[in-house]
Amino acid sequence: MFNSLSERLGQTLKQITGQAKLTEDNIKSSLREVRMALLEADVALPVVKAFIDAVKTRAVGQEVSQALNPGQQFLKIVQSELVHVMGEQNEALDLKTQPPAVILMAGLQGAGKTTTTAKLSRFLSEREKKKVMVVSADVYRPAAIKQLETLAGEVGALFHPSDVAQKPEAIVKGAIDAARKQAVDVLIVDTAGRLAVDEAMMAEIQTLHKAVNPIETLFVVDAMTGQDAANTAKAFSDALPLTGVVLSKADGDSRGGAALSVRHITGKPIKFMGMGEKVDALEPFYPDRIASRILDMGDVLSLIEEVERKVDKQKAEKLASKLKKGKGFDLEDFREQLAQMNNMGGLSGMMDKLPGMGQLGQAAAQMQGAEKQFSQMGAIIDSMTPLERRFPDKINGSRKRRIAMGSGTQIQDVNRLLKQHKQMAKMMKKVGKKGGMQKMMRGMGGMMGGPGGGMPPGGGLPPGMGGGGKFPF
Ligand SMILES: Nc1nc2c(ncn2[C@@H]2O[C@H](COP(=O)(O)OP(=O)(O)OP(=O)(O)O)[C@@H](O)[C@H]2O)c(=O)[nH]1
Repeated sequence: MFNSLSERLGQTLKQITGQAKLTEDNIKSSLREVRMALLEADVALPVVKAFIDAVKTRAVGQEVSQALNPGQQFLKIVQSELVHVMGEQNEALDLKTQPPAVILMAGLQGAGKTTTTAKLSRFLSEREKKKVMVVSADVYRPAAIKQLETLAGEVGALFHPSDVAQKPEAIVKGAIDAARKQAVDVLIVDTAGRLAVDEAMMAEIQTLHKAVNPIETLFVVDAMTGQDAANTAKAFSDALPLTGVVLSKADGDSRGGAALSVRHITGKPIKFMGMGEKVDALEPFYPDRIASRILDMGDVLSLIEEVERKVDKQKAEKLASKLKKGKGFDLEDFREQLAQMNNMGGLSGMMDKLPGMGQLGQAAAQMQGAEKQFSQMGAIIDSMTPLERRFPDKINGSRKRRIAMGSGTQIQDVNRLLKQHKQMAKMMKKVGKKGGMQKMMRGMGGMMGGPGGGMPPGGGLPPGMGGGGKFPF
């Protein structure tokens, strides 16, 4: 995400190094680069103008502080303006009303409304322990209703069936009654995709909005459409009192134009962003963390939150204590590590949040290769017997051939896996004995640089993890 913008800014900041003071003159070319970077990222023009003016006003005449070099100082101003343009803070959903709190989802066809409805149900039930019901007011596409029903089953939300012969407001009123009876906390209403220029469709959602009076009206918009996302959101917010925006498909957006334009153009906060097709791929939108990602300062806070949420602590502790006792790291443990990593969006999902990763370029492609290899390793381990996983040394040549056949790989892949496991087991033995797992976790805490993720550029991280190498100035 946001690769081109972060790379571009990284380059420009080198040029201010060595200056004693930031002046209109010496920041000129850097500002030009920032402007180009924003335009290339498809940020809307009025946003670019306001952004550049604000950075210039703040930067000119500033004495360069002792603690920062001029490049870092400029970067700090750019970062804080990025945070500002995206709305300063995360705005959470406001669900304080007599239950059920109704959330109305609006958006263009294919924007990701139905998927986001399911993701949001999961988010609210898992993280906020809410009882959630979903209903579809899309009377034009029975397939859309079916899709919602399937997804509701997947995320464990109650599903209220829709009768396509009814008007959307009648369907939703029926759902509100049912929700009340079943003591549901939140009812999420998925609607048909529509264009703001389609007057009949817009009138329909306005009527629906009036009839059900939702506490939240969220506009789901595809991040990959760049500044168009902000313009469509604006057209909708002129017609409908939106309370927030969900930026879907942000995982596929390498530019960040939508994230940077929506707030300024619509005045509405981005509350969430979709980071993948799966139902758990929804993240609250934190302007400061996104700004750090854009500037390639990493988003270690999100990563740590994700680790805490997704890593099975019991299993991790069990492994740590097993290693501490000097017991071996077998292939079952190896398999478990692969599964946990997969659970966190794989290597690239995790790396994306680490500082300096935007500059990796080619390495990112290699990472994808590594991910493929990991899934191959999983298949190989799955083809072994439990005994073989515990005592891989005992696997003989003919078994290796069978394992390769069973996992659709070659015998050299099996050999490579066994060799890699052996090296890892050796390393784990050392780490485990010294209580190194705990040390590693503490080290991660140190990387965060305190709440709010105020990590200085290059600070805190060991070389090789992006530390010091992010902005070479
Ligand atoms: N990569 C990625 N794909 C997503 C995300 N959100 C939705 N999608 C995909 O986008 C496509 C459209 O999503 P839907 O949820 O069906 O969109 P919709 O707005 O309900 O569409 P209509 O019902 O036609 O109006 C699906 O293939 C989704 O899997 C996301 O955050 N990331």
